[in-house]
Amino acid sequence: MKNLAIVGTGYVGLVTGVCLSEIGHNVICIDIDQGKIDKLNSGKSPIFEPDLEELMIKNIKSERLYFTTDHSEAFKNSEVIYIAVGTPQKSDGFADLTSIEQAAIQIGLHAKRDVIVVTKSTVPIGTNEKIKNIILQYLVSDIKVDIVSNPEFLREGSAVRDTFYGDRIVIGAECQDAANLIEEINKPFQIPIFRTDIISAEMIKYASNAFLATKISFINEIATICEKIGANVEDVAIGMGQDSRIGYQFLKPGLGYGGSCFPKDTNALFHIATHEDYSFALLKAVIDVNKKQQTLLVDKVKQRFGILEGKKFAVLGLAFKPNTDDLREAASIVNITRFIEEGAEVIAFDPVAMQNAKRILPATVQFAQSIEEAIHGTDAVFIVTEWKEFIDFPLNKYVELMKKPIIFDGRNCYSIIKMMGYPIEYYSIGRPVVNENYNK
Ligand SMILES: NC(=O)c1ccc[n+]([C@@H]2O[C@H](COP(=O)([O-])OP(=O)(O)OC[C@H]3O[C@@H](n4cnc5c(N)ncnc54)[C@H](O)[C@@H]3O)[C@@H](O)[C@H]2O)c1
Ligand SMILES: O=c1ccn([C@@H]2O[C@H](COP(=O)(O)OP(=O)(O)O[C@H]3O[C@H](CO)[C@@H](O)[C@H](O)[C@H]3O)[C@@H](O)[C@H]2O)c(=O)[nH]1
Repeated sequence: MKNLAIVGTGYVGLVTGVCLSEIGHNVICIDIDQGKIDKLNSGKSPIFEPDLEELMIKNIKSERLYFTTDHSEAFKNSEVIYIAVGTPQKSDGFADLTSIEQAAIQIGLHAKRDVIVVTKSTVPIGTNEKIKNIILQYLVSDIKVDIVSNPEFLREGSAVRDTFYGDRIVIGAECQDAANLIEEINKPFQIPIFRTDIISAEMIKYASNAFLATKISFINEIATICEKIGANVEDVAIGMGQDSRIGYQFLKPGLGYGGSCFPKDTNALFHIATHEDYSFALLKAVIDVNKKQQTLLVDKVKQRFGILEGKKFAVLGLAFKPNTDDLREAASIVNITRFIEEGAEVIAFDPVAMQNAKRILPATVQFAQSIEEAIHGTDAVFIVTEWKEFIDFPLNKYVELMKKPIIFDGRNCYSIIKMMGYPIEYYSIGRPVVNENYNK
């Protein structure tokens, strides 16, 4: 059992803190956001994430998990300090390292014993060295500081599961004693550990996200060609995925990738390459394809209706993916904004993300309390996130409740064969249109 501190209680900090306490460590999580810490101390998770709150309460009760805003209290007994603060995208495309630098300064000022600083945040190549230099510059106590890069691979919506059953844990370090200790801390997870140097570990994180984003943009391009030639992209993806060298995962076509990671990390890697005088042409194409893909349904609906002015649209799904309340870079934002710009009225529904959506979406968007209320009397329904609630929704309800049943499904929630049994005009991604112009 080790005494650990985690700086930042966002997705990564909180999930890491909860899971490390669950495997027996004493964990103290720090955030500068007093509201967040108050909420956490009252046993409430600030994010919607399956299994997280229950596990968090359990470990608070076992007195292995604490939350504070006080860096000095958190660092005084910690053998290891994890940095899990945000690294958002700046307007120039590079990662904003302000929070990382602040965290490093606070470690320098408040660490009181020999410490290993572990970077969980996704950071540009060379940042761990910068972190070490900042800590040493601000160091008050006479202590030894080692740095370890330990990038995080969890996904929102399955973050706890990913932490316990991940494919690998990457540990990048110069000092092998420090790497040994981080390996020991993670042993109870029983996940394969890959050890490397710091710079390679930093690159593994960006390269992994860029590769997954490439798979998504690739299948989305294939989907567009499938629509033109009359093929079904889902069958194409299955036939491709059966080749174990390709694999099934991340070949789901849709409205492109959103979220707090792929968009910013692909941009950051592109800018890292440019900074090194290398034009990463493949990644540039991945990014451009994704931008176009996110608003594909706007193109489809304009083709169907001509002008959108005066139309009433229901948007089902606001989170960037199911099982999260996160709207960062969600396709819902660009689509809804475009619909409103084109003069349409929008009524939206999401099973968990509506509170966050109300802060982000244009003020004229109306919010429904149920799928039924959202689709009632609308000219078209847009499915933007593949929540189970939408997949399980009875198709005859669209027929009953809509003005004329027309669905634009950005996540291929329904089977084409099943849809053929209903008088619904159905447009999806990379698959044949069902009942085209049926309601015209
Ligand atoms: N969200 C994910 O699914 C995910 C997965 C893997 C890696 N990552 C990476 O992990 C990092 C964190 O991502 P996130 O989504 O958890 O971030 P986030 O923005 O949701 O949360 C960051 C938290 O850090 C706090 N913070 C900022 N400066 C601080 C300081 N000096 N001291 C204490 N707290 C401070 C903020 O108040 C905030 O609560 C990013 O680099 C991200 O790219 C994210
Ligand atoms: O076949 C697919 C898979 C995903 N997506 C989209 O891609 C985005 C990202 O999805 P996902 O990867 O499941 O969620 P994230 O929580 O963003 O996780 C990614 O980003 C994290 C932050 O770096 C990493 O830790 C994870 O390994 C990586 O999967 C979402 O908009 C999905 O809709 C698709 O369109 N098709």
